Amino acid sequence: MHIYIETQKTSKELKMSTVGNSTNIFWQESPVGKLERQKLLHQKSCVVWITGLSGSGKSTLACSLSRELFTRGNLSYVLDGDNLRHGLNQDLGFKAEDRTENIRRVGEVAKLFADAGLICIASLISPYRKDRDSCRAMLPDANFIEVFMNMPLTLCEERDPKGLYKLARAGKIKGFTGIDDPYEPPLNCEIEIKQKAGVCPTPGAMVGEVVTYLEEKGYLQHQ
Ligand SMILES: Nc1ncnc2c1ncn2[C@@H]1O[C@H](COP(=O)(O)OS(=O)(=O)O)[C@@H](OP(=O)(O)O)[C@H]1O
Ligand SMILES: Nc1ncnc2c1ncn2[C@@H]1O[C@H](COP(=O)(O)OP(=O)(O)O)[C@@H](O)[C@H]1O
Repeated sequence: MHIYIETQKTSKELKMSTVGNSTNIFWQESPVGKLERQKLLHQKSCVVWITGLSGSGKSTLACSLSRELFTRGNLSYVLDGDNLRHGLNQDLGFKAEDRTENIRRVGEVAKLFADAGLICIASLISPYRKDRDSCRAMLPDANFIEVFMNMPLTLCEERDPKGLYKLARAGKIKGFTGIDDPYEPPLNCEIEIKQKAGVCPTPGAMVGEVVTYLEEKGYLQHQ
């Protein structure tokens, strides 16, 4: 049996940093590395970032994808914008700076999940391009896979499963994405899910597009 004993570093070896308002902080290395965790899980970790209007099918794709990966023996975890606003992000609203902070926090959490060796599926409107790009920049080695749910506003509004578009149109919700708040579509996303001949792909077909991409890029291969 091997027992890991961390060697104490001298104060000269430790690097002190200041990050934002955090002064005099030090980075603590973990004894188990990301590569080892990926090996244990037999997969290559990444962040699958699903962006799109409310009602475009983000949660449907995220949940079906997570189930399909589980069936295949791959471990994923879904970070859903709505759900995270019940806890971690409950102090944030929907004004521009709050949405930016929401995305920044979820980007950081997604990075931790990827570091843990998981396929992290983030499902948020994430309406601002620069915020999504900042999350991409947090991930090393191009392990950020942006999936754009390119569904027309008319379809999302027709679906309106939560009745939010109706409330927004009636002026009862202010700053609703797509109605009186902006959505900036990606310019260079890895995967675009869109209608073909005016028909939305089935949930199974949407999952198929993402799984094919993950397979081709070697994320699902047993390492
Ligand atoms: N003003 C406004 N605009 C858009 N969406 C609103 C708003 N108010 C509440 N909701 C509900 O919040 C869900 C979106 O949360 P997100 O964290 O994904 O939003 S964002 O990325 O910070 O823009 C969104 O969930 P989805 O429908 O799953 O997208 C809505 O249920
Ligand atoms: N591919 C699809 N085909 C048909 N209906 C869909 C599809 N994807 C999502 N839906 C339906 O559209 C509605 C909105 O989907 P949802 O996943 O909740 O969107 P979002 O998370 O982007 O708000 C739901 O009622 C869902 O069942």
